Amino acid sequence: MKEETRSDLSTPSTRQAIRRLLVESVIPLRKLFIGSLICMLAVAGFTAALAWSTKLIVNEVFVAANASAAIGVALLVIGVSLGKSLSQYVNSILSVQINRKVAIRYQKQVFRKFLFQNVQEFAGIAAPRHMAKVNLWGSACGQVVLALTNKFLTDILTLIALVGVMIWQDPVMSLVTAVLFPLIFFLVSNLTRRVRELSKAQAELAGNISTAGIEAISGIKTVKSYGLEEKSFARFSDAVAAMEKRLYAIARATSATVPLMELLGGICIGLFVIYASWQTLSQGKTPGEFTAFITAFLLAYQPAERITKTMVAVQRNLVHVEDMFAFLDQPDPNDSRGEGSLDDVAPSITFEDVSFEYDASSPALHGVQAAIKPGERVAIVGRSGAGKTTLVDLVQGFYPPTSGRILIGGVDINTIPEAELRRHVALISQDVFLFEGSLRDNIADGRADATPEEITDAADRAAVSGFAAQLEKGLDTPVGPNGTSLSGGQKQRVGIARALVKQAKVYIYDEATSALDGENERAIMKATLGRESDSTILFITHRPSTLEWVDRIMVMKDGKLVAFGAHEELVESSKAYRSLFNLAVEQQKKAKGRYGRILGFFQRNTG
Ligand SMILES: Nc1ncnc2c1ncn2[C@@H]1O[C@H](COP(=O)(O)OP(=O)(O)OP(=O)(O)O)[C@@H](O)[C@H]1O
Repeated sequence: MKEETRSDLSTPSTRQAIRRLLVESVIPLRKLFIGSLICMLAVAGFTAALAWSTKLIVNEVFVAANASAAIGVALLVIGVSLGKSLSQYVNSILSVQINRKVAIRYQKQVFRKFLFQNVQEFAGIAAPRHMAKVNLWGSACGQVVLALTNKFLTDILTLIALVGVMIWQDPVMSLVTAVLFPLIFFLVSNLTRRVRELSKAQAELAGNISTAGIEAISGIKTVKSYGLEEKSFARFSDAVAAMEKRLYAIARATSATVPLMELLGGICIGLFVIYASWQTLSQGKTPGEFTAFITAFLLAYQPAERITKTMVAVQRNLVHVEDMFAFLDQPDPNDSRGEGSLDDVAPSITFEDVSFEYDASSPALHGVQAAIKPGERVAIVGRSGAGKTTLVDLVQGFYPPTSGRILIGGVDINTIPEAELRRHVALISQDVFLFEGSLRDNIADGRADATPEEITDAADRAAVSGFAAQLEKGLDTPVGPNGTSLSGGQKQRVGIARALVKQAKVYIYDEATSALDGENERAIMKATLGRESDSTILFITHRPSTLEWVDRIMVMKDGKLVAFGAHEELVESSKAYRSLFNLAVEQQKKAKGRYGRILGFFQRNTG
């Protein structure tokens, strides 16, 4: 439905999209386009020459009964065919290049634009959906440019050349053709449209069959417990029967196309024969002229048919091209931010009445008011869904607050460019994402100009060097896609080293040590916190053990900051904190207890 209403070539927006696409693609690739235009002209010329050469075959060889002329004519035909084949070959190589270069150019543009979108744009959308757009939009651009500048043009030029041959041979028959040809064309294209519609519906019916089947099988327990076997089977049978009916309809329509074309073509040729025999017998025309005309007529059918097909494909792809341009033209989120800098400020963090909602139905933070001093270590605690992650996401500028302001060193973070903010704020998350490459490469991602010494130092402090030493290539060991060759704890350590290299003003540890055992956590905390004395550090944590490293604790509940103070103070004054702390200690004890029992079991059984 969407396609039909939006792919009309006559709408101004579509024409504008075509113009823009052609201008953006043709100018940078002009050499390829000129080469391909030369090939297209050659293909058209050689095809017309081939049609025309049949006149020589009939008149010079057969009518004149001149065997020696046959060699010359044969060489001419071979030469023309060779020229046509060569031009087609070169043109099709150039087409692949044009198609790919245009597609890649736009795939890169779309991917880049995605990367610079707000994090909000990605919320709730699976990554494959974005990648599907990158591929689909890019290849649609390649197809449209190729269709309009190559396929379409080749066929138009060939058609013009063949019509030229027809008019040259017999203007009257050409006039008759001018009437008959569109008629044949209309009938056949009607049939093909029907086949297309039927095929579209076929895809939907195939979907119905799978849905009926998948639903029944994946919900087999429900099917059985409610005795729905027969009902499920009936749904499946109906879907299969509808599909069968549609397949027969497609077969009828498809099978009719070729015979219909042949019948109509036959009628035309029959009419030409009568006319031509009268012309040759009484008007002095040669049989060669008649043959050249018929050959040009027959050769013209294919390019004419391809032109309609090309136009259908162009219309289908233009929908995607328009969507893509609309996306690319969206203002860059960074454009609206100011030019401020955090270079010369101390890393205090101030939350001024900060509220945030993901959408109207899901408010996540309400009026958070807090002032964190430069160099302070602050834990953010609260039950699941309390708003901890949202709060630190706002500090990183992933989302702007719905109301209120966040200031770092007195500068509203909304007034500084995203890149500037990210340069000064480092996140170490629970799910560390590593890129394919070595341990060293991943640590170096922290800061582009980090020296080898700084990388080694960060690796030492985050306890990466310890396990790297056991590996054959040390820090140069590849980590595999997303660090698959490392354990969860090792990945976290690499994540911490990467963040340390960054030398940020604000560090955010989002459950960053959750996969580490107590001993490793303690070692890393000691090493990292010792040196980053100037940095302000926020810890989101559920672990009571982390609390010993912090100065103050923010207690979040239902999106509100309900208490903020040192541990001893909060134990006294905050019920919410006491209950959270006691729960966390209980959980840790239980985990230790379980671990202790298992350890005891092994010790008893292994002696
Ligand atoms: N992308 C999102 N879209 C809509 N609502 C969201 C989104 N992310 C979080 N929320 C909602 O915002 C509220 C706060 O979530 P948040 O992730 O900040 O909590 P949290 O304290 O970090 O929880 P946890 O400890 O489980 O990670 C929750 O009600 C959550 O459902």
